Amino acid sequence: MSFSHSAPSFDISSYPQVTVRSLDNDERKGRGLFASTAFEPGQLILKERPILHTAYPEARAFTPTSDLEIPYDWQRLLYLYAFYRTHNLQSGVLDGILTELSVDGVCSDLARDADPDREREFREWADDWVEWYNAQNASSQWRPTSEEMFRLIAILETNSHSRDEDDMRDLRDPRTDAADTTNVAMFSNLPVPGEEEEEEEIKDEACGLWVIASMLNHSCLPNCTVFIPPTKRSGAEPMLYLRCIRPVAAGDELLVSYHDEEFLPTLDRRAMLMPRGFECHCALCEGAVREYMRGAVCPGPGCDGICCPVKVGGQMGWVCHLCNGVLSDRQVSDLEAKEEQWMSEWEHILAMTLGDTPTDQCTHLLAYQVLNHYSQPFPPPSQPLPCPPPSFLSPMHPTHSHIYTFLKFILFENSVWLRQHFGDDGVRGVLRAMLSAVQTALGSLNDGGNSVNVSEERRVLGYWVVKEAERQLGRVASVDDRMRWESIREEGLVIWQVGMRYLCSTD
Ligand SMILES: C[S@@+](CC[C@H](N)C(=O)[O-])C[C@H]1O[C@@H](n2cnc3c(N)ncnc32)[C@H](O)[C@@H]1O
Repeated sequence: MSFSHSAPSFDISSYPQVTVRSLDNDERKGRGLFASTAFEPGQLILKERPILHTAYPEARAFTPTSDLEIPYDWQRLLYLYAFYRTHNLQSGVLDGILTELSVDGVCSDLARDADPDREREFREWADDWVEWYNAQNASSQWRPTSEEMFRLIAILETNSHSRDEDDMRDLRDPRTDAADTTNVAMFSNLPVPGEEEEEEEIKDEACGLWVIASMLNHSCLPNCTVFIPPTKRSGAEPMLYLRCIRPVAAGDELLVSYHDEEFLPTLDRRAMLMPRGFECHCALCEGAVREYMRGAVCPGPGCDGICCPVKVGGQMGWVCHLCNGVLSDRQVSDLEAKEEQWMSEWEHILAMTLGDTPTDQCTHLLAYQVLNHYSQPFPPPSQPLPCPPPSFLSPMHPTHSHIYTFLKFILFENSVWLRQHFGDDGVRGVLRAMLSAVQTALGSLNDGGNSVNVSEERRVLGYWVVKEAERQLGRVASVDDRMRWESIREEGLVIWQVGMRYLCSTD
């Protein structure tokens, strides 16, 4: 029995540019992947073939079943694994994977604490798969066991990479992708998920396991990134590209980000990583680098700086990036109370912008105040508003993740609402506010411009800015309007192109 591609194999010696070793100074991390030579941002570190991938024809030939709760892409990977075992392919590599790869994302104490039911659920999935598979393949010589399938599922949870079409939209050129109607979908009310979507899900999923890449540990300020170019249409083998995004010296550990939420505060990022079985101690989490998305306007006279939490002399404080002024304890506790107030208002804003009939005019006022405070220009409200403006906005800088999340939510999830209430000026105002918030936040990290260039958020935002500007340019007629949108398009394009260069420059 032959395999449709040349058989995947795993041999670290064919990747001389990296080594795998245990992290003696940080046992919690287990093993890591290290650079054997120096790399510059944009450089390709390695290119790896998957050992299991849903794009392999043997996996594609299998039709996932809704009788099982297991996600469709994992069903395909379990099936591919069964195909290898049945035809006695890759036994050494598969045995190695099962005994060597980490299952900490399910079986470690931290993962159990974060989600006490998940391990039990995965064990049930494994039992169900074994029962279902054996019933379908009664004559097969090879039979899965529940323990083996549970281990494989835990390995997939801890180590696999996946990418679907949604994630890849912003990798297309936003100006030339004429057939792409996603912009229209994004800027109108999205359909309610239904059966059609499920069909799409079966076609679109792209998930796999790459053995060398499974040695990569996480950092919230990563020095490399994984890129898996789309393969669905071309039928090519799904390669994983590991690319440098911040300077790497020989001997440095190579680190990727496991979450694509770099614009979240440290505590929220921590909470996201717990189910993955660890607590992050990177420079950003430890306060060695400014927590740039918790920004406060610097109260220093005439100073335009942003105060963010950072460790100074072993102590955490909110320090201005321009004048080095430090917020007093009183100012910090006031600010933290205002952050909490924001969170309690968030439900109101959601209720209003999710299309419910607004019953409380104060929620309108709040959304208006936020938009007016952080974006420009907005028309005044059509009727006098019945309650005083909220007092908690002023000390928060537009780079603050609460504000940023709000602007993003309004722009990308509720742009129809934005257009209805504030017209095109409103959309332009929010785009500009977001671009400048992202730019200012990353720029304040002061790391030689690397963060400004490599940020995933910035690249994605650049893509959507260009898409929106292109759409508007096809619609507006007045010379002034065209000039405004053209300048926004140019701004977005530069950002998108720089991000793309770092993510997927040609090797
Ligand atoms: C894809 S594996 C990475 C390789 C892993 N260290 C090993 O020895 O196999 C993911 C697991 O590595 C560990 N890990 C990754 N990043 C970490 C970090 N920043 N701190 C502590 N543990 C980490 C966690 O146990 C996580 O579930």
